[in-house]
Amino acid sequence: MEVKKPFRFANNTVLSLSPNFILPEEKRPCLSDVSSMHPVPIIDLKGHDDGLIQNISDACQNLGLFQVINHGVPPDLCQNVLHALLNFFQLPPEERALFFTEDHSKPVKIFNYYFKGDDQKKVTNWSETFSHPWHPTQDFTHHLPTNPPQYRDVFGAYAKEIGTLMNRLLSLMSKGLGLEEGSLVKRLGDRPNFYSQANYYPPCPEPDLTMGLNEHTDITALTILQQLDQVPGLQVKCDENWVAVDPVPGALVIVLADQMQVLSNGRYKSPVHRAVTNRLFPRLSLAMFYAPNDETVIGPIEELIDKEHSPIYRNYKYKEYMEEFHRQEGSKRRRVKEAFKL
Ligand SMILES: O=C(O)CCC(=O)C(=O)O
Ligand SMILES: [Fe+2]
Repeated sequence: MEVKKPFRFANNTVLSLSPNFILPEEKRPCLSDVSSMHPVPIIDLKGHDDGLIQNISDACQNLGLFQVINHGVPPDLCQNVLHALLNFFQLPPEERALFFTEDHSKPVKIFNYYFKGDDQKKVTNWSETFSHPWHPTQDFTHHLPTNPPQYRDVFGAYAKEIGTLMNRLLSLMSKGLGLEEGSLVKRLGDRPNFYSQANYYPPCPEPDLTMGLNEHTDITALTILQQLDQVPGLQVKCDENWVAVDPVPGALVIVLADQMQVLSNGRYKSPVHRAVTNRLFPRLSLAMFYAPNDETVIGPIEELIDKEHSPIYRNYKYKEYMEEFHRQEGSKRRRVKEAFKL
């Protein structure tokens, strides 16, 4: 019988329940308190935009997170991209090590998220992350790994489809705010920064002591997330309670990110979410991010401001937002948006 070797990070550390991974008590996930009863909306994108606008706008205003079905991204492409990533994370650590870096300015990188407590000691998340650029219309695949051999083609095809879906969602979300359909794309600026983040969570012997991915809000504008069917792990905070966002076969998870909360002047929410581990199965998720470029000025959209709705955030360049994010990296509770509040 084949004995599976324990997972090794790309930086060659062995994944084990050493103090490096065990969270201080107050930061542990308390898995028995997580509810899976809360209905995270599942929105069917088939059909006319008119009925959809209300549903999407409600979901954006309430939770800021929902699942979509009949989204138009071919199911086999969704499967293939996850499969290519699983193969990538199963490459020998020496091969993945070529991508490992702690320099966050590198476009293509493997790294590990961590939590930093008051004593400044780092506790590493029980996951490895692989991030790189993508683009809906231009050829970007020369940046990508050549092993597994199908990676470039599959990712290129997936990126096109995700780009189309993002445009549709942004136009529905614009209309949901009472704006022209192109408003959000326009306000998010030229040459957006598209990048992806694949998170691989090996099984963990004590999921209650560790974290797959720290609680956070996405700092970009919009995220389309795919998770492996049948392996739960994603959770969203709703009225101070953690709620499981269990996989729905064939669905994609839409997460509103910080720039959308700011542009909509707080009407749309950028939810706090996290990923936890489980004892039995490796888990994989793939987040496709749409972010402004560094120079784009973000702030509440003028049409949404009036006597009753004064701006709650100041204008800033996205680069400033990123700098604030990196200042707070790993800290007990990231509050990047709050730093730009008026
Ligand atoms: O693994 C997950 O489901 C969450 C991933 C996530 O939140 C992210 O990559 O920003
Ligand atoms: Fe996220």
